[in-house]
Amino acid sequence: MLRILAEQQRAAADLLPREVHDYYATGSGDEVTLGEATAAWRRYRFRPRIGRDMTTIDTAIRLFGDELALPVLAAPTAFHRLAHPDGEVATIRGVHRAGSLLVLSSRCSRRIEDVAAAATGPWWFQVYLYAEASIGRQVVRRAVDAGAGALVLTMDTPYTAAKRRLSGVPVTDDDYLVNFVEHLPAGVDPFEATTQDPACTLDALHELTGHGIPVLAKGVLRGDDALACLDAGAAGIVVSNHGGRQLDRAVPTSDALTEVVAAVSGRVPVLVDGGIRSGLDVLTALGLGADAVLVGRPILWALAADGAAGVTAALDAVRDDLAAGLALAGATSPADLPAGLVTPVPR
Ligand SMILES: Cc1cc2nc3c(=O)[nH]c(=O)nc-3n(C[C@H](O)[C@H](O)[C@H](O)COP(=O)(O)O)c2cc1C
Ligand SMILES: CCCCCCC(=O)C(=O)O
Repeated sequence: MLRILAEQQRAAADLLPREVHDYYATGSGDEVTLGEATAAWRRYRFRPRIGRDMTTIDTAIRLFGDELALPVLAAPTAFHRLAHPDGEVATIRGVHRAGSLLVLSSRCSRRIEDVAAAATGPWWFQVYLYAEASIGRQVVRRAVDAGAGALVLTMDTPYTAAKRRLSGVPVTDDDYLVNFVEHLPAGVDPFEATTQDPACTLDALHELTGHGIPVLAKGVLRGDDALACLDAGAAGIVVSNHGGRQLDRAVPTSDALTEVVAAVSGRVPVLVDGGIRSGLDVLTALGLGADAVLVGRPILWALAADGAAGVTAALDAVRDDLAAGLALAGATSPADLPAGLVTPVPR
């Protein structure tokens, strides 16, 4: 793990109330998948290329028409006001100062319009479906109207998995309901109405494509599912096991990435998250065929440790580490990676 990320994680552990720290840190079940996440990226080695001029390295990429300073996005994570009083408004400022992109969670703790007003770059909106479907539809409409550049439907969470370290999510009712309250039909229980809808189907994915912006499917761990999502209209795939917070013993995302990249065969961008903690982890993911990666918990720790400035510092450090890795691997940019850069360590 990069030193600054480890320092921010330690600082956050000191600053945050125990139950908030545990909500962010926990995985599901026995935390087998969580425990493997970072180590899985280290099961690969590089075959660097030599003999090229590495004077100038450019980590920038283009994704759905937007230029990002690095192929690293901030993953959708819930309730940033648990980490910082400004919540997602601080996060988006920090992310955009680093030239990155925030995927704003459906479970964000600031009004979507307030986060959008603080944006100085592109952002996407992550979608959950709720027991009361009309609420989700209205929230998505607001996100699109506020300027979301893409929708990311999270498909691995028909239910939120039990987490041993957690007795409940330590969020206030106001922060939990901030984007829902105006859409609650009369007489419904707000918390029941906004629990997960377990029927997050390919039809639901297809329905989202009607907004006229790209729709990505998040939580894909199989090649056949990736192809089914493309058939339903997905414009991108996010390989993810939800940071080890849904099905415990799900495969590491580095393993799934190889299968999904082969199945998708360049038709749409493939992104990946889970346990990515350094520029070399990013380089490994790119070498395995990802177009970009997302980081989850490091953004939360950075936000807790130092607000927007902490988020920028974390992403800048990953960008610098990636630039150094690219140069030593013999690539001037993510688009210039040599074929066969990454090879599994023989077991
Ligand atoms: C505290 C927390 C909250 C999360 N909330 C969401 C969410 O609201 N929507 C979603 O699609 N994924 C959510 N995720 C999963 C992340 O988007 C991402 O898949 C995962 O954190 C990546 O792993 P990493 O934390 O090891 O980088 C959450 C993860 C954490 C740790
Ligand atoms: C009832 C609150 C559920 C929040 C779900 C957010 C999430 O995806 C997570 O992993 O946490």
